[in-house]
Amino acid sequence: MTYAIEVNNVSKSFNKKPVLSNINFKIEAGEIVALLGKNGAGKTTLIRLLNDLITKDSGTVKIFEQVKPDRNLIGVMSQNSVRLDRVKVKEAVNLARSFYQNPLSFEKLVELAGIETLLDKFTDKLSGGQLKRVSFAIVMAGNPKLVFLDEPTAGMDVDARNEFWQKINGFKKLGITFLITSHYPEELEKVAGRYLIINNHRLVFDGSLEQMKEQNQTAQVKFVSQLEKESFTKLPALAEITENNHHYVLKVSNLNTFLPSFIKYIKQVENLEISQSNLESLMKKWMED
Ligand SMILES: Nc1ncnc2c1ncn2[C@@H]1O[C@H](COP(=O)(O)OP(=O)(O)OP(=O)(O)O)[C@@H](O)[C@H]1O
Repeated sequence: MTYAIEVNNVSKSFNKKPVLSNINFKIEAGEIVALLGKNGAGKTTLIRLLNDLITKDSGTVKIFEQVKPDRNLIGVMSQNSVRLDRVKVKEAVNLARSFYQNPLSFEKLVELAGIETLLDKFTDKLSGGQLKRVSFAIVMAGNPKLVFLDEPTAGMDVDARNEFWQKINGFKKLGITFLITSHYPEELEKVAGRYLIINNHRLVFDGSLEQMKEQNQTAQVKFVSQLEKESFTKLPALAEITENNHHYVLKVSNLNTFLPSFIKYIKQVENLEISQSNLESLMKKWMED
């Protein structure tokens, strides 16, 4: 098994305030992993630690089995994209390629990042979303095997974001490993096979979306019934019940536990609607204080 990233008991504090405490995880080569947490949770700090850009207080990190990461294997797209004065996009991309022995071809990078129409623009004249796409081309220039994307779609409009995630999906078959942070968890569903969530300086979740749902099966059950409210209040896994003129809304903490007991009322229930929590609301639960 080749691991792109191995993190063992890593901790980091700033001014005696813990930002990351005893973080442990391994990411296999080729995985696309989402790193989530609210503002200030420590996502960027973790990415900087993994890139050896800041020192950790304790623990060990290995990137492709090396304690000192080989920069040729890594691409990093940070939150702050750099604008170069009076440099055209095509020049910036070629400049980035010139740093590497085996860069991706210019044409491939242009296609990957979707920057065909931007090549003759000056980088200091690009919009925020356009600059993100150019930054992506620059990050991929050296044909990296491990790519860190810190909020890559910030500033992009909806179409550009969708297109961007489609492109990332295209990398799955190339075996490139991605660790991606984003404040749009519903978009990450399209690409990420695994989610890491940091909250209160700890890794509170590490698993797939299915596992997240299993551990956190919140759902809303709506229906109309002539039965009294008391018929439903003792149902297992019921978190909340509201009733208005026989219209019921039940919040349920675990649908698998709830349904077998609820089913006995099914003949006295009309207009039944069951909706499971979406990714965003599931995440919120993991990010509560
Ligand atoms: N160099 C530093 N010196 C002092 N404190 C720092 C430093 N870098 C980060 N911090 C603090 O560490 C915490 C985590 O910051 P970090 O940037 O890693 O969070 P984040 O999860 O990336 O947030 P966001 O989603 O807002 O980008 C914050 O409280 C931040 O103020």
